[in-house]
Amino acid sequence: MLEAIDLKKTYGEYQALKGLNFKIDKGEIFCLLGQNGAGKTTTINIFLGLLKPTSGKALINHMEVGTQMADTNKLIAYIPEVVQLYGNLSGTENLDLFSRMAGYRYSAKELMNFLEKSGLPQQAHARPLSTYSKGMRQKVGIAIALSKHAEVVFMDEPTSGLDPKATDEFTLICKQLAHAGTAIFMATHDIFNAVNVGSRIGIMKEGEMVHSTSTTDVDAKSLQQLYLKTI
Ligand SMILES: Nc1ncnc2c1ncn2[C@@H]1O[C@H](COP(=O)(O)OP(=O)(O)OP(=O)(O)O)[C@@H](O)[C@H]1O
Repeated sequence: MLEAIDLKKTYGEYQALKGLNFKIDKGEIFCLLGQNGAGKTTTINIFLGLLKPTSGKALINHMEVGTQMADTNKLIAYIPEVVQLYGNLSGTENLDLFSRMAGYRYSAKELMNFLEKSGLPQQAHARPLSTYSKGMRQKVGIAIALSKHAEVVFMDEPTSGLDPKATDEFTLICKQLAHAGTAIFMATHDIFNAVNVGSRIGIMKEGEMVHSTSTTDVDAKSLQQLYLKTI
């Protein structure tokens, strides 16, 4: 579904990615840990087609990002740390706009269903996005991913700043998405949540994947120890 093959990225003299290799299957939630500057966002930006790798390949469904971007972009959705949509438009209007941009046209009832599935309270659907909390914005991001039928969802620190209840709700939605077959790539600093939500954990250091483990083989305390020893 998602594959990095010897991915390298250099910014000027600085080598941010030094030959990254990983594979993420359908239905997996891969949580990527790593210090500030390890190269997590660079990796995501390459898969989103926002950055060109210096060498190597980023593949989505065996298609190379960059050369087949029109096709790969149809398969992906992105949820950043703060979902930035149109503040003057409501949740429903944002969802309508972004799903149309992805080539879908939905009825008001269908839009409402996506927002409900994402867990956004119904009384918020018609309110301007500028009045939404961070957790509510994340839910609109999820609704957009659902409406696009995204097969891969990239998330960059999606739970940072969310309260425990909102984190829990977000985790549940991620698990539901994965259960339906979506592959999730989540860059995070939250070791506890990574173990809770992830099916696999990667630890990145200075542009390389130095550990990859299944969450069935590790608990939060031992992952924290491994992380601190690694970085
Ligand atoms: N446009 C750029 N020009 C030069 N260096 C850059 C650029 N973008 C990123 N870098 C450098 O590349 C390295 C990797 O950055 P990246 O943002 O991918 O790290 P990260 O793991 O996402 O960090 P964080 O956890 O802080 O978000 C860092 O040293 C960063 O300073």
